[in-house]
Amino acid sequence: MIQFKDVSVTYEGDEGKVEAVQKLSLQINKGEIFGIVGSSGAGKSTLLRTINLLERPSEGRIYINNQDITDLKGEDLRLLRQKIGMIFQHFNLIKRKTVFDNIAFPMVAAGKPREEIHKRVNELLHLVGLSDKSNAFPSQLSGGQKQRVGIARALANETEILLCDEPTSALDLETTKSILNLLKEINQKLGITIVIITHEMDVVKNICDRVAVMNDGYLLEVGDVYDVFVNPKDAFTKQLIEHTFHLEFPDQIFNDFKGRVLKIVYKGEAATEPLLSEVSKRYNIKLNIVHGKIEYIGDRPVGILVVELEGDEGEVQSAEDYINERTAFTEVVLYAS
Ligand SMILES: Nc1ncnc2c1ncn2[C@@H]1O[C@H](COP(=O)(O)OP(=O)(O)OP(=O)(O)O)[C@@H](O)[C@H]1O
Repeated sequence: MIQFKDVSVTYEGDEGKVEAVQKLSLQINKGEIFGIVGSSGAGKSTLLRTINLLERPSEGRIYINNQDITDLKGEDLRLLRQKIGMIFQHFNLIKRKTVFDNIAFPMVAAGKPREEIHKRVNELLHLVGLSDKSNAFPSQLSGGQKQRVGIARALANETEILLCDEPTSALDLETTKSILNLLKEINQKLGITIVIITHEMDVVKNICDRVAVMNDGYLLEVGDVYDVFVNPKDAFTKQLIEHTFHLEFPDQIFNDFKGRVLKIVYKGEAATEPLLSEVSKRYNIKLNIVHGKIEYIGDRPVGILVVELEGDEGEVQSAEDYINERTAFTEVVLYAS
């Protein structure tokens, strides 16, 4: 539905050219929640902003519903932008306008009749749970409420695509959860395609269907969130998701290990017990389970185990290979000397 074909975006900076996005090709499907992650300066915002042509590609083409939008101007561009809503980290509400007028703003700009605006704004206020705040001003709202107004405003016209630029980065954990739930509800109820850029992998884990990982303007990998989390292809991606599994141990603990410590990631709730007892039987090693838990990516479980293998080097290696072949992802965390 949104297709990038060899898209590059170059800025003329003070110190010469900045290649913010480089030869990037990617497809975002209709109706999905698509995440774009990467380090600071990776080009995420730039890429997002090409979808409504706030930035224009210096090379390549962008298609929406098979229509080449790359060179749209004037009235055609205005009509395209009507279908694409956007929300921001700092909400970008108009301070002097009430909640009602903030939400009505894009419809007024599009020249919609008064009654239609009235009806639609009230529907949207209901959708985002702010019917009682219609006459409030932004300064009277909490961060989460401001973002709800931002979302309602972004949906005011016949929005097909919602672009979200770090929508929860300025919010606390609880509020983040409620905004993510709202975005999910909007996606499911209204079938709106959502593209979300974030540096929070938890956001991706919670609501995205697919994710693209960017670094230095390049696309490193793209895939189903579950697959990317369970089996990241790129070292950079691996590093990004590592923290979200909250598996950091105090250094102290590593001093106590005598054997090789493995982190094992497996799909589903499938018990690894049979696998581990099989390993103990087959190989002459001592196997200690250090840590184990189940995490959820969307609503699909992924199991994570940390085990220590002690014994003869050859046996330990064979046991590791055996485990590796039968799990989604196995990594040596520590080779004790
Ligand atoms: N208007 C601009 N003029 C010059 N350089 C720019 C401009 N906008 C962005 N850049 C540069 O382009 C690169 C990509 O920036 P971009 O904001 O797209 O990255 P990002 O991944 O969204 O980063 P962050 O997470 O920090 O917002 C950076 O090196 C940035 O400094």
